[in-house]
Amino acid sequence: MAQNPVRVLVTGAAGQIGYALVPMIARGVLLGPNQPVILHMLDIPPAAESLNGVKMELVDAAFPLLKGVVATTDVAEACTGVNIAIMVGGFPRKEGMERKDVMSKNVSIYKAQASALEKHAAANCKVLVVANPANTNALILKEFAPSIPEKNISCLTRLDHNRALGQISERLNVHVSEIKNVIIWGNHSSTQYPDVNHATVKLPSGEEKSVRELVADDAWLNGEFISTVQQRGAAIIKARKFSSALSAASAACDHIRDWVLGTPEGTWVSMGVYSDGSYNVPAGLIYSFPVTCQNGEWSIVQGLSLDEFSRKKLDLTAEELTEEKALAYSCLS
Ligand SMILES: NC(=O)C1=CN([C@@H]2O[C@H](COP(=O)(O)OP(=O)(O)OC[C@H]3O[C@@H](n4cnc5c(N)ncnc54)[C@H](O)[C@@H]3O)[C@@H](O)[C@H]2O)C=CC1
Ligand SMILES: O=C([O-])CC(=O)C(=O)O
Repeated sequence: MAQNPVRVLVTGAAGQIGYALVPMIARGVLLGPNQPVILHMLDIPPAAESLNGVKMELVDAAFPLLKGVVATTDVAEACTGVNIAIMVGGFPRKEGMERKDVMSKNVSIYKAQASALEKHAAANCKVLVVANPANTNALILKEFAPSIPEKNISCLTRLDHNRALGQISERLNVHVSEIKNVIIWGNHSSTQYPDVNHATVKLPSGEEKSVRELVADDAWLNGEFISTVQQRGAAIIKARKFSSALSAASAACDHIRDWVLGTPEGTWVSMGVYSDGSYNVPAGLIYSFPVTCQNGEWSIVQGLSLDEFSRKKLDLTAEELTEEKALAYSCLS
């Protein structure tokens, strides 16, 4: 039986990530090869012509799963009836800027778009915030869309998670698909904590071994590995002069696909979600945790041990998020 199309909003669709993301969605990378989609693309008036160009290309690509395209600069029209909202629109970090520098520009955007989603999106719409500062933009969106359940609002740290897999894969010369259960804790910023203490590799024999044991170099795992993942976004901006559009788009698809369709048995992923106080992370922050997903709902993986080194890292990134939250509120007043 033909499935009803799912309406997917992409804000900032004329930008770098948008341009990489919309063809992935239209090809079925987001929701699988049998799920038709209608794309809603929003950008601001100065980008209207470019947005229309993206729409023309989507038409020209003749994607079998793409059942319609709404390309608009009207936020209410963009949000109407959407089942999934991927919030990429905003002011991006440029070379030499810290994510905090882009805060004031983005909180006002997220406040306004929260209200539009609340009024016009489909019930139970799932929201993924990609635009930086991603955790705090998601928090602002949550606070200004009180009727959207907090379980439905998340931010992207899957790119950092995938970057951690990539670094371990290169170091051990094993394919990324054989590595699982790395964790990104905290903020999508340079204080995030990429943690491999529970990560494993499946060896050709079928045996699973711990990443720490196989790497056998704690100095690297506690030093260069962490800073490489933390700084990878800045390194790509330096190299490309633009942000990591391809890998961010791919990670956004991974995030939504696993959220909607479920994580594989025995595997967790990292998502920025509303803290309930798990692992003594202050409640009321959007913080990246290890999660499993089933039936369209995420749950924080409980009971993982944390050594003293990890505890400090979790607290440090929570402190930054607490400061960002205060800064965001000061920008609003
Ligand atoms: N969470 C993550 O892992 C990552 C997040 N990012 C962030 O994603 C965001 C987008 O990055 P890029 O696509 O490279 O930037 P970009 O500048 O190429 O695109 C941003 C787009 O948003 C549009 N825009 C601005 N204000 C808007 C508004 N109020 N409503 C709708 N659209 C609006 C702009 O016109 C532009 O087309 C940035 O904030 C960037 O820092 C980038 C990489 C990874
Ligand atoms: O670093 C940036 O501003 C872009 C970004 O979020 C990333 O690539 O992780």
